[in-house]
Order: sequence, then structure tokens, then C-alpha cells
Amino acid sequence: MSAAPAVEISSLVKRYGTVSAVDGLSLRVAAGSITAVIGPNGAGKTTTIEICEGFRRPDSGVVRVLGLDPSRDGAALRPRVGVMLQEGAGFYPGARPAELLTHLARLHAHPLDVAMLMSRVGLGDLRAPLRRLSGGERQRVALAAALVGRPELVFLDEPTAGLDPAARRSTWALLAELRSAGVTVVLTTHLIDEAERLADHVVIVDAGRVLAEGTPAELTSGVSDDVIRFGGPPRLDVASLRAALPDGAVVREVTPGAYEVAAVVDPRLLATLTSWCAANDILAEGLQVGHRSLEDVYLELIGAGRSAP
Ligand SMILES: Nc1ncnc2c1ncn2[C@@H]1O[C@H](COP(=O)(O)OP(=O)(O)OP(=O)(O)O)[C@@H](O)[C@H]1O
Repeated sequence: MSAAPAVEISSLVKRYGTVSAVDGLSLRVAAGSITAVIGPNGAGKTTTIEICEGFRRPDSGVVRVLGLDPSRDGAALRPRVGVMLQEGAGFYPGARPAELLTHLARLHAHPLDVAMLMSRVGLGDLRAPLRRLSGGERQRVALAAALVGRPELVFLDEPTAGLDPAARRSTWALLAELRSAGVTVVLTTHLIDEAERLADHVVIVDAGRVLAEGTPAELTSGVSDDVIRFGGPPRLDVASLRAALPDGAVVREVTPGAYEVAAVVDPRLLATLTSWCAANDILAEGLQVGHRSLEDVYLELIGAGRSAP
């Protein structure tokens, strides 16, 4: 990976009237990496990305994309940067995918072959105009449009939203191939497992600021607690279990009959838990000790229950 970041944002602020969409956000994207920006609806992800793309101007702060200022150096950046907007916004609805992609290819010096690209993103030789395509097909066209010019850097706003599971996996494979070819990928997503599996670097944003960032492993290992999961009859007395466990343990019934204990797990804690179950005539089914997932960390950071991602 090159030392110069592909994207560098310092103290970015963007307001819409009284709404602070972005409120002092700073981040760096390493060249050749996949960076996932996650956060609840309205967190400021799209606004940040659109400023990087040159579509919006910041109120203050500094943004550098491939060392350039996107609000001034758009002409120099356009051939080098691919952009996928949410739901393929901005495409002419009467165009067919191949027409649109061929048109975009002509704007670039060394474009990809359009037929090959359409096949790679799962469009085959789909001939219907864009307005007749399904949401998932439009997503694929938008992804192909971002890639056709062989960009060094791509910004993808929710690239797998609305895709079926097979198409989502195939998109992940494509993004991993791009990274192997040295392309920098910045994406937003509401799928925390997508960020966890795919991204080298995850940035959690809320209320226009970065709450936490790091590799998925760093973000989850920074939390000392592990989690024990088990199944049993619904509506167990979690307060009684909680009282039996050491201070700091958190017990909750996630869904009826599915329990989670978040704590520093050691053999003694496990023994206390199973003794409590034995004393209450409960067979703890599927008992598992595991690390907390990125989703656990995310929900804790943004405040569980405040907003569904
Ligand atoms: N053009 C605009 N005019 C006024 N307010 C706007 C405008 N664009 C965005 N906002 C507001 O700025 C805030 C951040 O929006 P943004 O689209 O950046 O969030 P997001 O994190 O991308 O959300 P989502 O996950 O729902 O796409 C929201 O409160 C939104 O309503």
C-alpha cells in the first residue's frame, strides 16, 4: 500500500440550514484498500461521499481525493474516479444499459469492454431500458457505470442495497478483485456483515462525526467483553441470573428464548452460569462462547434501539 492516502478528510463540516449533516468529520483512506463507512440513516455518509465526489461543497474543512480538491479539480479527477450513486440516480431512464455504458466508455481513454463488464456484473445482454429494470438490475448498471472507465478509486453508495444474496456475494468478489488490482474502494453500507467481511478499514459515523474506526478485528477486539449465547425457555428470570454473575455482566433475552451474557468470560463465570441453569432446571441449549461481532459493537456505539441500520 502506498503511503499517500487516496482520500484525506479533515474537520469536514456541511450544514443544510440548521441541520449539521457533517459535523467535524476526519478520516483517511489508504490507497489500495476497501474502506466501509457505516452509520444510521441520516448520519452524514452520503453527504461526505458526495463532497468527495465533487457534487457538494463543504462549508469548512479540507478534502483531498488523490491529492486533489474535488470542488476545484473535478476535471482532473473525473477520469480517475468512479462514482456509484444511490439507486443509479441521474441516468437517463430511456437508455438501455449497453447504450449508457458505451456512452460512458467513450468519455474514458482506456475503458473496459462493455459486453465483458455487463456479463461480470450479472447483466448479461439485458436490453430493456433503465426505467423497466428491477431495482437490483439498476444497481448493477450503476456499479458497471462506476467501473467502466478503469478508475483508480471508486466511491460506491450502498452498492449491494436491494441485491439478492447471490448477487451480493458476486459483488463482494468483484470488489475484492478490484482491490487486488490496486483500486481503492470507498463504500457505504447498512449491512454490517458486509463491512466486516469485505473492508480493510471500517469507519462508524453518527451525527456527522466519526465514532470509531479501525480494521474489523481492531473494532471488535478493543472490547474486552466476550459474549455467551444460549437458548432456553422464554422469559427466564434474567435479573436472577444477572445477580448470580460477577459485577459488570450484562444479561439479556435477545428474542424469546435466546439469551446473551456479555462479560469477561473465564471458566469460573461459565461454571456459575451453568450452575444457575442447573439450579433452575434449565438445559442451556447451543451454549456458545464467542467474540462480539462488529454489529454488537456498532449497536453499542450508536446506542442500541435508537435507530435500526
Ligand atoms: N439537500 C439537502 N437538504 C437538506 N438536508 C439534507 C440534504 N441532504 C441531506 N440532508 C440531511 O443531512 C443529513 C445527512 O444526510 P445523508 O444523506 O448524508 O445521511 P446518510 O448517512 O447517507 O443516510 P442514509 O443512510 O439514510 O443514506 C440528514 O439529516 C439529511 O436529512
